[in-house]
Amino acid sequence: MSDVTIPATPRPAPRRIDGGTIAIAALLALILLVPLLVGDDFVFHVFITICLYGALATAWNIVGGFAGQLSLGHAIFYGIGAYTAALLVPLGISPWIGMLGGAAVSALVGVGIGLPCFRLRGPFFALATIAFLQVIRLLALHFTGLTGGAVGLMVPLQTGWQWMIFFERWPSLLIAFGLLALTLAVAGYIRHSRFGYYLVATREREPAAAAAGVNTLRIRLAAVAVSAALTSMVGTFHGMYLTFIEPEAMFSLAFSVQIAMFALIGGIGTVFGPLFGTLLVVPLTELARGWLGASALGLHGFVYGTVLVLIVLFLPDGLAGLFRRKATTEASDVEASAPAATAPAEARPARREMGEPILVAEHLNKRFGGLAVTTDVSFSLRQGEVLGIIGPNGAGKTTLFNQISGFLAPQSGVVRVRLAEGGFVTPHSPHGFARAGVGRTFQIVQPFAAMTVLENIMIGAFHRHPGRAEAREKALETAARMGLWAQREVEARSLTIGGLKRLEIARVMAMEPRILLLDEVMAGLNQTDVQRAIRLIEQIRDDGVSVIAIEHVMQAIMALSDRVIVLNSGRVIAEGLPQDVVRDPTVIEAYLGKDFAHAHPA
Ligand SMILES: Nc1ncnc2c1ncn2[C@@H]1O[C@H](COP(=O)(O)OP(=O)(O)OP(=O)(O)O)[C@@H](O)[C@H]1O
Repeated sequence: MSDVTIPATPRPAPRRIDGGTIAIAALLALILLVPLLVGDDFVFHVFITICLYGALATAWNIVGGFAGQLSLGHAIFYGIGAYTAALLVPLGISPWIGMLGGAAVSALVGVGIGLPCFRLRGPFFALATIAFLQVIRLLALHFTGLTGGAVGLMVPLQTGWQWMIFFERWPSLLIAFGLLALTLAVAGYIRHSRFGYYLVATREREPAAAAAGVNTLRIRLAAVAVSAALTSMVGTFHGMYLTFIEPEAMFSLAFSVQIAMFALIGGIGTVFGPLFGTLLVVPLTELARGWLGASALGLHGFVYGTVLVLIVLFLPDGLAGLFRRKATTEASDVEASAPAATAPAEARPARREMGEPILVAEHLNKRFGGLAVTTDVSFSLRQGEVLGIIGPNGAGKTTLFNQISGFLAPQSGVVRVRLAEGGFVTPHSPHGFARAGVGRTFQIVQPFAAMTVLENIMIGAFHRHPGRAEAREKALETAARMGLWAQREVEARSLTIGGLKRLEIARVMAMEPRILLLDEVMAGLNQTDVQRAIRLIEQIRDDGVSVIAIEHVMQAIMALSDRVIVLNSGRVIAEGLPQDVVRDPTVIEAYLGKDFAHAHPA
């Protein structure tokens, strides 16, 4: 870690409209204008389909891309939107109202399905969403009185804006385009807000996101609610556009897969990728159908498959990857030339006096099956103190950390944290501990690999600075303090191990914690980096943060710790000043065995 260098205050460049924004605006204008200018029914149909599928894929991408949850059941919400409006129209209720009602029902259903499913990972999540889709399709087929069953429902043919059905094509294009613009606006807003950053962080490294104060389940549920509502709105309009709906088509697995494929082809996780995918595949399919007629039944599957294989082979980030690669080479919106001027070494404030206990662990017991990993562990950390935790491999140090940061619940015992405003709380989750002022690092570094160094630090900064601009400012300041200024715009995955360790600390420090838990931050560092890390932690301590550090590097423990506790086989076997603890025969025996301890009495 470099000596603290404070760069000149970063100056955000004045906001200017970049080439990408102009290109997107031009693309959207073309989508609207081409059919209006050509005036051909088939062209209208293709562009209305592009708008609808583009909107569906964009809405799917909020869950599938930003949150990284591969939903293959999104047709549920599309079908709910279509049926809600179609059932209300005969009662004289406009589909515009049905659209809102369907969106609300879909959001609720999405949350209901998400609650159990978000506990599942990878293919199990995808399979569960398929299972829910099949159940809902079967229910729709079964309740014939409501849905018309396999026979389907004809939407009463009342035309005009109020009923969303038109003789001409252009009003349908306007509505479809409006839905596309709405979903793009919502997706864009989400992606660039704290919510979007949290979703991506949760997708990349759920434990690290939780440690940064993110309630990972809640933000995923929020994502599915928004995505389901938007999908449902498109479903309402599509139902009206088709004027006929039936369960097999509305709750179709193939349709769900198709929506996901557009996003995958275009580039999941980006705002405009799903639209790019739709723009490539829909015209191809429609043209092939137009040319080959009835002989092309099922051809769309072949087209999607071929395009997907080519994209996976040649553009693993999807079509949007082409633009992103170009964009990353362009100037960032912070002046890259901001010099890293070395600040004069500031006189550090004298060590604070150690105050009242700020974190108290009482009688913590944790077993994994038959293995007692922590047994009756009690200790307290005082305000301004650096407490070292040492012990041989497998002693239970990380398990103890997990209990005092909410990642593991002890079988018995309690952890209490004193709040800034006084009074103790007993948090029960990682984000609960984060809210109480506890920040932690991980033994195995947990960078959000697809994000830049600055964005990684912003995830921590959002904890106390919900606005993007303020979080960015805090992150820039933290990057400078932690010696990561030069690397702030590079992707986290390209950092060295020393850089990753610094990033781990920077992300936590951006949360402005009062208690910092460091899990072997010196492991794997060379001697120079260890020295730098020691200076950095001293500085953090002098800023008033209380620290608990698990460490095997004794040089660091001796230099930093005010007090050390030693764990062995899950029990505290010694506690005291570092120089006393390392001479303690019980400690020497725990590390080096009985024979050594007896041969070299302290
Ligand atoms: N989730 C788990 N399930 C079962 N056993 C576990 C689990 N996590 C840890 N253990 C076991 O608990 C014991 C303590 O592990 P822990 O990681 O807490 O030790 P540690 O002191 O941090 O070790 P190290 O210094 O090597 O990191 C080990 O025997 C480990 O194998």
